[in-house]
Amino acid sequence: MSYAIETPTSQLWLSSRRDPSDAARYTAPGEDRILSYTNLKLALSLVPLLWSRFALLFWQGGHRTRLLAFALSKILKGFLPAAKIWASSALLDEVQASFGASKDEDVDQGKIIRLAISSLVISAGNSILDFLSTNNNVIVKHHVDHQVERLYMSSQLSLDIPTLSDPTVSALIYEAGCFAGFESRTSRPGMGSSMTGRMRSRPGAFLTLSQLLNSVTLSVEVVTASALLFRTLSTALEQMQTQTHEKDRDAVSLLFGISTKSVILLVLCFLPSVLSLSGTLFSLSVPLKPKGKLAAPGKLKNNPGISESESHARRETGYEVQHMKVLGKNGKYKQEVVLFGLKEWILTKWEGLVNLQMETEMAHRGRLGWMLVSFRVSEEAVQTAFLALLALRSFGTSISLGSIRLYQSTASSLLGSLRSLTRSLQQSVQSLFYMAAFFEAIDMTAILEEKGRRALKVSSGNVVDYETTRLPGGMRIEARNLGFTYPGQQEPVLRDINLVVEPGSTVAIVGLNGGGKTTLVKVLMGLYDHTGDLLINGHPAEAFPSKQLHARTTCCFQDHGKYQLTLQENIGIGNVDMIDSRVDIDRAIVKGGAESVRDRVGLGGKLDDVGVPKVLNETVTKDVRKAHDADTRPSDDKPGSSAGLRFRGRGKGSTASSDVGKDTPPSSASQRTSLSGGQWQRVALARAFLRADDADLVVFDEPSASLDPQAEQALFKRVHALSSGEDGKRTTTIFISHRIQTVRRADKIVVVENGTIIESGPHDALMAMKGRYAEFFNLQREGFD
Ligand SMILES: Nc1ncnc2c1ncn2[C@@H]1O[C@H](COP(=O)(O)OP(=O)(O)OP(=O)(O)O)[C@@H](O)[C@H]1O
Repeated sequence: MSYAIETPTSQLWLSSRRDPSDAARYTAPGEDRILSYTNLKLALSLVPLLWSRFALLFWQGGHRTRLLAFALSKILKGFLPAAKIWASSALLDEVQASFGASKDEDVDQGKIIRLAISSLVISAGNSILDFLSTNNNVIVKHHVDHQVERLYMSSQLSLDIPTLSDPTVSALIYEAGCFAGFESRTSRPGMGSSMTGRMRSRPGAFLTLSQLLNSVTLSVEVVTASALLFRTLSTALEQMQTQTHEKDRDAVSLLFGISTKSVILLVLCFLPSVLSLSGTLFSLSVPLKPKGKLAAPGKLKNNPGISESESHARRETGYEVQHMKVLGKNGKYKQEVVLFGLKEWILTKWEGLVNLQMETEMAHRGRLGWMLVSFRVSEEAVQTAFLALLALRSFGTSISLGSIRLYQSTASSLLGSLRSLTRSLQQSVQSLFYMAAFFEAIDMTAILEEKGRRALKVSSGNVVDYETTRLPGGMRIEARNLGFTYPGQQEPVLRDINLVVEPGSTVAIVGLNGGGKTTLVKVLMGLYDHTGDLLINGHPAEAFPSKQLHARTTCCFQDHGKYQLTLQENIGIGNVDMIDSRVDIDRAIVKGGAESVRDRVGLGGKLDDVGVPKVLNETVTKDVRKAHDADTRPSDDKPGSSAGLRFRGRGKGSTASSDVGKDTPPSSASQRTSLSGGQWQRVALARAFLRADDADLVVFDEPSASLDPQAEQALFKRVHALSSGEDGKRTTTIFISHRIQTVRRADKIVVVENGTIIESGPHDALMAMKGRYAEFFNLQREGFD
């Protein structure tokens, strides 16, 4: 089941991602849309759907007076450029008039003072508005961004695995992240400071408001500059009409009242600004065209946009470059880098990838880059030619240089504002799409929850309260013709799964690598969507609120989390209600066999998942580093190092041996301790055991893969105790193991191969069948003989 794009907002958002040249394809998430008529229409359709929610977001963010001050200061700034030009030109006129005046009385002193005061007021107003805008910006930004980030994180945390695996949802979540400032958007060449390069930035909600306000400010600028231009042009025309000589009169002069040369002069004044605006419009409206060997053969002609797959390939290259850098600096890989002599290989591969990135970038600059350069060069050429022609007196006009300059700067101010407005509109349009993705993401219902609702609607049933169905021996699970396909994959990973797990029984799952064991247990735990039927205590799994099912399930995952938190937190997150209960955590530690880890690290000791000591505090002095190095002797050299710790930091108040058995962390807050694979596994087991008391289903995925034989034996004793009721309560237990010796005691052994169950039953029955299980068992036994 994939996520249904049903709401008008999500449909408009999806349409905006369509490739301009191939509607069946979508551009990569975070990639800027072009400024086209279609996209403008889509953005305008979004405005009535989003504006009230957007406004509410800021209104509820608090600091309303500051918000109003910020918005007003931005909008009022739109009036200033024209006002400035007007005041300075009027003052200039008075200066010119004063030069021509023969007597002091002819100079209008009052007007000059008024104009000078106006100029001053405008400048002061500009500074005050700047102050209001920057002063309020920080507080409003902090509150709004904080609120948006919280909403975004909360929506991500409440979505389930199938929802997040859906490609459309992941694109939506990515673009919602651009709005929330979590993800970066890729600007088109020609935007921002880089004329041809692609830029990445993290917009954030506040920036969206700024962009929208900028569009309003620039619109005000355009209107006021147009009015001023009209006034300046009328004055220039009047001057030219009176100055046109008889000999210059022609058809044009009959029409406009001025000579052809004067018209050319006016056009040339205007042309550089027009060229500059055209360059911007061109860069925003032309789809990027991949060139050269990076574009797929045969695709170039029909496919001018960047396809999702091309963007994906580019991102992949980016990840690989990053990974090569990590290989170079991360101690986790150091031993293999040293032992296998990977230095040259890493450097060569990194260089190759960086070159590929460069080639890709160059290919995408292509035609667009050259066109933008042509626009710039033409702009400069026209400007220079115009001045040269003026110097050569080619226009035969006696209009003053000041008037020409005034006309030119008004025209340039208008077109400059238009150019900025176009850019700002493009960014606002883009932000509207991100905003649509954001509001859609925070309204999203997880696929499994939605599926449950639909199932209940179809069967007219009610939600089943899991607590009312609880059985004394634990959870009963039944799968009927169960199937599962990973999102985006064609082939199912699980098919025709028929299985009954009785309450309080122990089921072991065995099989070859990649057979589907892990996927099967995750589906049985209700983490993935599936086809066929899954019954829990006799009711369809969808009928239960998934939170209730999860609350009665615990699992030690094969790819368990290694959280960069304290040991107590690493275990406590298994049941956050108990995170502060040392008694419960200590009990879980004993069950998970993690006593040695606690004794060495302390409950408050911070853990790290890298294999070498790491000092997080970058300001730490060299001496402190030396102290760490001295303390990083191989663990075997140290007394009582059976836990295999590779590093113990020496923190304030702790010595090499004094903290053994105590809760105090051995290191300061800036130091973390790395654990071995087996130690991490014990921590993960303790985490799973912490919620086992409340659980009706306990799942272990290869729980002893990193354990020594003693620990493995002790663990399986505890695993079987769960279903035998030795701890006073029986629990259904499912575990995956490759060690056949550990599964023979299970009530039922299930052999999974190629995504389906090929054999199932107790050990003796399977041995008697002489099938796959018997083959595994005999193979492993031979290994011991
Ligand atoms: N997130 C995923 N997306 C797509 N395919 C996946 C994903 N996870 C696993 N697979 C594929 O599903 C198949 C079954 O994987 P699974 O991890 O369930 O096998 P397994 O039997 O547990 O293997 P192992 O014994 O190695 O742990 C494999 O072919 C794997 O490539």
